[in-house]
Order: sequence, then structure tokens, then C-alpha cells
Amino acid sequence: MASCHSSANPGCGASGKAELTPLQADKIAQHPCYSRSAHHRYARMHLAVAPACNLQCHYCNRKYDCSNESRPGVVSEVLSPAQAIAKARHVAAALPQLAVIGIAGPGDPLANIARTFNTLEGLRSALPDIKLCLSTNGLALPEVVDRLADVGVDHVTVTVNALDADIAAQIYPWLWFDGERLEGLEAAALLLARQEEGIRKLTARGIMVKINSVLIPGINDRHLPAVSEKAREWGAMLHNVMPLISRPEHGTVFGLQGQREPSAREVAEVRANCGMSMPQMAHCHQCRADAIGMLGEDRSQSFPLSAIPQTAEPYLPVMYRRAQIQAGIATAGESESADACLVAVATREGVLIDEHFGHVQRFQIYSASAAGVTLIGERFTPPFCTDKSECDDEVSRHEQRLDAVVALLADVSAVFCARIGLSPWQRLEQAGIEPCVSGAWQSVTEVIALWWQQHRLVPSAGKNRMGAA
Ligand SMILES: C[S@@+](CC[C@H](N)C(=O)[O-])C[C@H]1O[C@@H](n2cnc3c(N)ncnc32)[C@H](O)[C@@H]1O
Ligand code: SF4
Ligand code: SF4
Repeated sequence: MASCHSSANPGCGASGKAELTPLQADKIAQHPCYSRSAHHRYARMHLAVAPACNLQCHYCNRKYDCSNESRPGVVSEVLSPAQAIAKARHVAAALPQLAVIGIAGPGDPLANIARTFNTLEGLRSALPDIKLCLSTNGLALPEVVDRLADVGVDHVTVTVNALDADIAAQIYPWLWFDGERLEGLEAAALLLARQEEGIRKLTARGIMVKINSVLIPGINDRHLPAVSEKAREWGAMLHNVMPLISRPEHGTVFGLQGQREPSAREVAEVRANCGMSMPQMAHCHQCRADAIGMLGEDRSQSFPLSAIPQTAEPYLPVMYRRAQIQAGIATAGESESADACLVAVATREGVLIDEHFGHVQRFQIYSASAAGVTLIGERFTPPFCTDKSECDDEVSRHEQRLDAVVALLADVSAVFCARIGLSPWQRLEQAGIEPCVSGAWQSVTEVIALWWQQHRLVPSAGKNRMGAA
């Protein structure tokens, strides 16, 4: 079988899945860990809201913190969900390249369910255009997959160090499950079964899965190609073989026992073997659980909690500006930018215009210009009011949502959807946004390209040619 030893094209077919949809391809293209080329263009941020863990790995000691050190599980301050959301808004405004926010510790996000979901839900409504990501050992995964999908988490990393309970028992001495402490082979077998169940459920819901494996010489080094093969069968997209970090001063069991770290050559060899089955990530920087910035840089020390303003600045203008930069509108020369604009599309997979305006949960944002039609990202819409018992006044809640959706789309020139009601149609028109249904069930990019050709000849059409007023 041909090798797929590169993260440049995780959708090369080695995952055994069907071709990627345009939306999946875009999610990969904008995630610095999933796409090697994205890591020079897009930044990520980890929010350290999850201090507890439901198991113990022999290579982890979360108590050891050094602000000068970049290592998984290390943080300078653990945040409450409210602090995390405020910090994320602040960083998103300061860092236009920010594309992804993840929760990766310092413990396990799913051993801190309330803190993790409060943070994810707050982020989802505060930052509609940012991708959400999570990293877990998988023990508590099966029960929360639907919740993760519903809150809009598109990327989940699961650490799978073994498939075989004998090997796993050498890495995990104990775990807590259903209020009980389990040890040895029993604990190991349970963890492995729940990892598989969780990963299968994630991929069935369309969530992209990356597998992390810590390469531990003499324990799982020969076994990791089998992990890669299984992960591919489960529908995972990418395998990240990480070298064990094991020093006595970190106070881990492996560090104190003198378990050695792998050499660069050993890591390369294992990745090459794993690469026979699955695309490999070779640009992981084993970031801290509060890392901020492009991969390879850490700006977390520039954003201490004490520097976060008490009152958050409005986010929508920040988002509009980010979309313009992304689309090349804000940075392009005058002559190029004069014809460029943003449009929103209601589409399920990015192929056809096939969603009703009122059913959309995420709008896809495209730029249209002489250079072509390009997907630049997506925006989550505020939820509909569905539960009448919670609504004192259903009509006014509907109006509020419509106001919020129009504000979310204020920088676009047109909205393409399969159908739309009269009242949203009128509200969009009042806001200078053109509702378009004539391209329903047709190709997204062809319809936008045709629309752009027609509209560029009518200079007065559309109020927001150049983005937000
Ligand atoms: C800090 S953990 C947080 C997420 C979750 N608790 C987990 O273990 O997947 C993030 C990643 O760092 C890895 N990691 C932790 N300590 C490590 C070490 N000493 N050497 C290499 N990788 C390590 C974990 O295995 C995991 O893949
Ligand atoms: S599961 Fe993650 S946080 Fe928990 S002990 Fe292992 S590496 Fe540390
Ligand atoms: S630890 Fe690796 S996978 Fe996680 S954000 Fe950093 S580079 Fe990406």
C-alpha cells in the first residue's frame, strides 16, 4: 500500500472514508494541527479550564508547572468558564489569525464536564466564527458525543496509546469510572473499549478525529502501527505520534523510573510505519494546555488574566474585520478590492444550495471577486426558540433571533438559500442584504460566480460590497 506519511493532505483516502466534502476540506484547511500548510496561516488557543483527570498516565504530572516550558498539561493559571470566555474574546480581537479554540487540559476536559460544556456553550455564542476543538483520553467520551456535536465541536483528539490491555496496563495504573476505582488489566480493557466506542460515535456524527499516541520506547513503539490501522478503520483522520517527554524533575512515574525518551530517528521510523495506514502529523509542538498563537510560538504569557478588560468589546465588528482579512478584501489593493464582496450560503455539505434560511445552524461565508469564489469560513447562528414553555412571547423571541441573524450577516452582500420566509426576506432587504433563492439546489460556487458576474456590472447594487458599513 502507498504511504500517506504527510499531514499536508489528510484526505488522501488512507482513512478509508469517502472523499471529503468541501466543508470538511475547509475545516481541515483552517486547522493548524490538521493541515501542515495551515499552521503558518492560522493560530490556535488552548483554554485551561479542566484541572481534574479521571485516570492516571505514568507520563503525566499536572502539578509541575514552569512558565518557561512548553509541554502538554502545563499551565500558568486554571480558568473558570467565564474567565475563559472573556479571555477568548480578548485574544480573538487581538489575533486576527485565530481560527481554533481548544480545551486540552491541564487534566481531561471530559472529567470536568460542567466546566467544559459551560465554556464550549459560551464560546459558541460569543465567537460565532471560531472552530471548537477538544482533546481527551476518551474514557468519558461515548456519552457526550451528541452534546459535542450539538455545541458545534468539529475536531476531537483522542489519545490512544495501545489496543492491547497488557500494553495499556503498563501505561495507566488506575482510573475512575462510575464512582469506582479500577486498576490493572480491568482498567486498561475498559479504557480501550470506551475509546473505540467514543471514536466510532464521533466519526459517525461527522466530527473529525485525530489520534494522539505517546511513543514510549520498549512499551508501545512496535504496537503503534496497529493503532494507526485500527484508527483508520474507526474513521479517524490523522495520527499524531508524539515522543514521550520523560525527565526525573517532572515527577512522573516514568521520569522517576528512568524510562527513556525516544530518539528523533525512532520517532521518524514509527511515523513512517504508521504512515502506511494513516496520514501522520509531524508538526505537533506538544503545546501547553494554555498555548496561544501559531504553532511553534507561544504567546500565552502576553495574555495574562489580569490584562483581560472587565467589559468585553463588541465582537461582531472584530468578526467582520477578520472575514475581510481572510477574504483578502482588507489587505488587497484598491483596484482588486473594488469588486470583492462576502456572501453567505445555506448549504449542508458545501456542494449545493440546499438549506432553508430558517433551519440554518451555520452559514458558510464565501468571498466573491475577480479572483474567483472562495470559502473563507462559517458562522454559527443564534438558536431558534423551539420550546414554547420557555417563551413568554414567542413572536418577540423570533424577532430577536432575526435581529441577531441579520447582525451576524451585516457584512455580506447576499444570502443564498433554498427557501426563505417573507419576514426574514424583508428584514434582509431592509439591511441591504440580497436574499437569493433562484439558485436553489444548484452548485454553490457556480451560483455565486454567476451572481457576482451579474452584480459587478451594477455598481449601486448591494450595500455591503466592501464589507461592513
Ligand atoms: C495534557 S493531555 C490533555 C488531554 C487529555 N487528558 C489526554 O491525555 O488526551 C494532551 C496530550 O499530551 C500528551 N502528554 C501528556 N504528557 C505527556 C508526556 N510526558 N510526553 C508526551 N506526551 C504527553 C497526552 O498523552 C495527550 O495526548
Ligand atoms: S489523561 Fe491526560 S491529563 Fe490525565 S493523566 Fe493522562 S495525560 Fe494527564
Ligand atoms: S499539542 Fe499538537 S495537536 Fe495540540 S494544538 Fe499543539 S500542535 Fe496541535
